[in-house]
Amino acid sequence: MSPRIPVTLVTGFLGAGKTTLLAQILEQTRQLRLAVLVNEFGEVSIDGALLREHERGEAVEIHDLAQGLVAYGEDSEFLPILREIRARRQLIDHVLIETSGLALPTAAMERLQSEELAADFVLDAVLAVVDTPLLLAGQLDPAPVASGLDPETDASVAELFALQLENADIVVLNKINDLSEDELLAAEARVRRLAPGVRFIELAYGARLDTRLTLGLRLHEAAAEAQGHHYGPIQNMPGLGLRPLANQHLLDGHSHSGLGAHRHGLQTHKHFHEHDPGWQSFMVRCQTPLQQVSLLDALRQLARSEPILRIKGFAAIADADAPLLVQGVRSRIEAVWQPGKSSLADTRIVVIGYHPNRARTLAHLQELTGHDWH
Ligand SMILES: Nc1nc2c(ncn2[C@@H]2O[C@H](COP(=O)(O)OP(=O)(O)OP(=O)(O)O)[C@@H](O)[C@H]2O)c(=O)[nH]1
Repeated sequence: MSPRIPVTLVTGFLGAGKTTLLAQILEQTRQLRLAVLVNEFGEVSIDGALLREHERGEAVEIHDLAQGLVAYGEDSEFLPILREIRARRQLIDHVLIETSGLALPTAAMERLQSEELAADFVLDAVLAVVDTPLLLAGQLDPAPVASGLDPETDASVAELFALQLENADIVVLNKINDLSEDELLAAEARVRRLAPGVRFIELAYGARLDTRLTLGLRLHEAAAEAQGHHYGPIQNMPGLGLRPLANQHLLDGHSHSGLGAHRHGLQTHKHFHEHDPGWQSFMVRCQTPLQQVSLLDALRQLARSEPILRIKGFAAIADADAPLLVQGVRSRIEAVWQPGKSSLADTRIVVIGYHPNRARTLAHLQELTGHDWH
């Protein structure tokens, strides 16, 4: 019998850096043939388009799953894609699944353990990517510190964040380039407090992880096959010396347990945005070329005046010969040119928020950019 295909689930709140991390993994992991399933909340696939740039002949294939419902009841795409991968199992070494920022990994975990898939796929690890500066600012906490958002939004963010951490084997502290050692220690302590069951905490500078700490960990295989097995100390983890944790003492690999193998309480969750329908996304479009500065200013102001937590899309900028990728996490808006791609006829931006108001958003963009939006 062929060995089961390992599957890594990458979860994390909106904008934590999941796609960037996956893109780095695709660049670094030249020796493995990878299938990537990307799932995002919103009408247009931005993440899939970005990852597709890293497709490598037959070595990396990207599958877009629509509408943020990976492996949930309504998702009719997950099983067919995995069946198709199974049919080509000699050609694929590892599957990576990016869940939407509003999803929990539990539905995919459960499907992988179903009778239909368990003989061919094995969960390798569940990673939760964290926006560490936001964590340190207390804005992902159950009692958030002055986030500028309304308390209902903060509570929903905190609930989802806690559930994502709870289901993670590995928490990846991302966006840490500008953080001090003390801040990293504080972030680790905060994760430990919020999610004592997490097995490993890893540091990602600029969304880069040592792939030996990421892929092929077989954490769930061990759990399934060695009932009650105690995991070895973290010092046994491959390649650990290459990127030491800020405080290995705190994170000795089985400090979470004494409970033996870690087991997730698998159950079919409603998708989070159904459970909490306040989360909504819509697309806004503008058919005339825009000025970069006024667009970015307008988006920054928009993210301050509306309960919008994520903005992403491609903009058509006047006199530019390439599209501008626009990315916003809360009010931090960034833009990167996409050289090599043909310029666009229109601007399409996906907005995700907690009870965001479409009419107000359009009016705001219209007023600040001087162009019609619809
Ligand atoms: N400074 C900094 N920015 C980062 C880092 N990782 C990601 N980003 C930025 O954060 C923004 C969101 O990154 P994504 O990788 O799209 O985040 P995501 O988790 O896939 O987002 P969703 O799929 O919308 O939930 C982008 O503007 C990235 O460039 C990092 O390590 N440092």
